[in-house]
Formats: sequence, structure tokens, C-alpha cells
Amino acid sequence: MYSRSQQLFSRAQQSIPGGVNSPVRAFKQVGGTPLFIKKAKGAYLYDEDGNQYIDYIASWGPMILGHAYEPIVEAIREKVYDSTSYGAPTELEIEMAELIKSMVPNVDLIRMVSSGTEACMSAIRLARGYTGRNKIIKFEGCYHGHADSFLVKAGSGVATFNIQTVPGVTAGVSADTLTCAYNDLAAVQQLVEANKGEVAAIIVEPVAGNMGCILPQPGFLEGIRSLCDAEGIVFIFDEVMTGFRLAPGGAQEKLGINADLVTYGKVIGAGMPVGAFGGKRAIMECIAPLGNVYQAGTLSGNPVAMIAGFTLLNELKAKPEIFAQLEEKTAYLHKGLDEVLSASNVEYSINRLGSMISVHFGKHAVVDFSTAAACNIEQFKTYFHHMLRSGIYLPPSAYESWFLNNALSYEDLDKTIQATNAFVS
Ligand SMILES: Cc1ncc(COP(=O)(O)O)c(C=O)c1O
Ligand SMILES: NCC(=O)CCC(=O)O
Repeated sequence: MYSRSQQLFSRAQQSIPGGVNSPVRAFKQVGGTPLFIKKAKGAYLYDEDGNQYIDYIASWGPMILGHAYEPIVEAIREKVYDSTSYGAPTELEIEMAELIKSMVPNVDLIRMVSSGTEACMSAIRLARGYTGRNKIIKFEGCYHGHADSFLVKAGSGVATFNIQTVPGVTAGVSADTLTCAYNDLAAVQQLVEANKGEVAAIIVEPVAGNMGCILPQPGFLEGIRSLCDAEGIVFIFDEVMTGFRLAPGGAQEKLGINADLVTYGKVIGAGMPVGAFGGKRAIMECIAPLGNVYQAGTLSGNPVAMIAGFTLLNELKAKPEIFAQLEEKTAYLHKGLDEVLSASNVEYSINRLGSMISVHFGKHAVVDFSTAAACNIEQFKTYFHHMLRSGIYLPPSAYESWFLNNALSYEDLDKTIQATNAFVS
């Protein structure tokens, strides 16, 4: 069933570290051979062995309308004939910035980059340059890309592989990253108090997706907002996953909280390598060439990537019913999974907001990294492989959110619920 993927994985390991270009693809927590994907269309992935899978990863978020969405494919096809890069400004970049601003009203200025990592890395440099302070606060189990400052108690692959300290990140850099538990407002307040006048930024995943899906408890983000206002700290929402997914205006709109800076990633390139950071004019004006906070990129605002993202965001703006449809589908899956799991003796809890969802194998509430880590990872592994054999592709780690796409049909969701039922019965 996986023989060609197995062959390709052996071959890949001869020339690519661990056979993969990003560690989370390696199936290291769940075991087995990563699937080598040949193509995808709509809600389905096809591997090199010809197996078809219902995809709940969606390229880790961006495939909101499904894979190879026709208008996006056409827009890219047309654009690419005009060259793949100029390294010079284009009208399309202005249109993209204007479109984002129209969907996220508190963004005054926005700068394009090429990944979520770059967006978050640039946002904290900017916050430091703006405030003249060095320290940042991030939350255990949150992942903001692989820039040095973020690889402290990070989620995603760092948590999956249980990497406590990342060799190569200097103690000096790590010392400026303060951490506390997600949803623990009192701990944030204490940390700020103990480092008064030294904290440049608090960066948060407004809905966490890198320790499984974890929701902000009521008052958590609101409390940080007030704290940042009182202490002159830049509040950064990392919306690399949530932006344009939870609502047209992302988590800011869905949760009704304004950040000072917001970062975006893969979603705004519809899966092409894009990221962006934006926000309040007074802060954004510190960026070069207006200010001296230097930040740059040869491929930033790349025309092919821009047209892909622009087409996706335009669709989302023009058809807000997509968000309701996605929400309904995810709620249907949530209800169905809940029914089959509650009828079994499996201990579980399901976290969901909008089209982000995950099943945690533990009956306690999962509200932060410790409670996520206290779940039954062995059971997740067995579940993952059972689902894979059933033609359902879940993230290969208990510390990743699932992402639904709007190409999923109710039959696909039923199949997912039935496969889960078969797992527990
Ligand atoms: C919330 C969040 N921030 C930042 C990143 C980093 O983005 P990239 O992998 O594009 O560098 C990711 C995931 O990749 C993410 O999930
Ligand atoms: N939660 C994991 C990601 O979103 C990124 C995937 C990767 O690092 O390859």
C-alpha cells in the first residue's frame, strides 16, 4: 500500500536530512513512512502509490477552498508568463495590501515577506525597535516559526520531538524570550511586573494550533490587551493559521480583540511561499525605508505568489458564506466525533473554533501545553495510523491542529466519523 513512498523515503534520506524538508512531515511521533504526495485536488490528496486521502492538513492551513482551486490555478497560469520575479514594485502588491486592509480594518500598513517565520521574526524586531526594549513574552506550546527567539518552549515539531533546548540558539537570545503557560493571565502579569519596562512585545497564537487546537479562555487575550496598553507593550497576534480562516478579519474579528501588530503566513499566498506583518501606522513607520528597523526580501511581494493569495482572499471577501459553510462542516464533524467517542470508553476531549479542531486523548480540559502533553500520545499514534489506513490524512502529531477545507463534502465528514467509530468499537 505504501511501497513507493517507502522507496522514495529511503532515497530521500540519502540526500535530504531525515528525508524531509520540514521536520513535522517526518512521521517521527507516529512512526512509519511519510507519504510522498503526487498531487491533490479539492479535499483529496493522492500519494505516489495511488492512494487517495481525505486531507485534514490542508498544507497546514492555507488550502481553505481545497487544493488546486480552479480560479487560483488559472490566475497563477496567466501571471507566470509575465515572469516569476522582478525585484521591483508592482501594482498587484498595492492591490493585495488594500485588499488585506479592507478585510482587517485595524491594519494601517502591511509589509509582505515570504514565510510565517519571517513575518514573526520581523514583527518582534520591529516591536523591539519601536519600544527600545529587548524582551519578548511567548507562550509554552505556541510556535511562531523557527527564528532563534521563538525556539524556546515551542510547539509544533519542537514539542513533537520533545526538543528542550535547540542547539545553535545562543543563551543570550533565549534569555530575552520569557515564557509562561497559555491561558494563564496571572503568570503574564507577574512576568511583566518582574520585567517592568523591559518587555517589547507579547506574541500569541490567538487560537493555538501548534499543541493541538487550544482555545483562549474568556478574559485571557482581553487581559493581555489591557496589560499591553498599560505597559506600552506591543501586542502581536500571530495569525499565520487563524488569519482569513476563522473570519474574513481572522481571529481579531472572530474574538473581537485588536492587536497592535498581526502576522500572516501561508494562507495569504494560498499555499505559495508568502507571509506578511502589519498593524498600527506609528509602529509600522519604523520599518525601513521609512525608519531604521531594517527588513527586506528579494522575493517579497513576488508576483506569482501575490496573484495566488489575492485570488484566494478576493474569493473569501466576495463570498463570506464560505466561513459559515466551513464552520457548519467543522461543527458537524465535531458533533459526529463526539457522539462516537462518548459512546466508547475512550477518554477524550475535542477543542474547536471555526474550522480548526483537534481530538485530544484525555478527558481533562486541554487549555495549555501541560494539559495537552498529559494526553495519551500512544493512543493518538494508533488512531492516526487507523485513520490513514481508512484513507484519512490527519496531522502526524498530537500537537497539531486539524484544518478543514471547504471542498470537503458531508460524505467525507461521515467517512471520517465512521472511521473513528471503527477505531473505538
Ligand atoms: C502560528 C504559526 N506561526 C508561524 C509559523 C511559521 O510559518 P512558516 O512555516 O511559513 O515559516 C507557523 C507554521 O508554520 C505557525 O503555525
Ligand atoms: N504546525 C506546523 C506548521 O504549521 C508548519 C509546518 C512545518 O513546519 O512544516
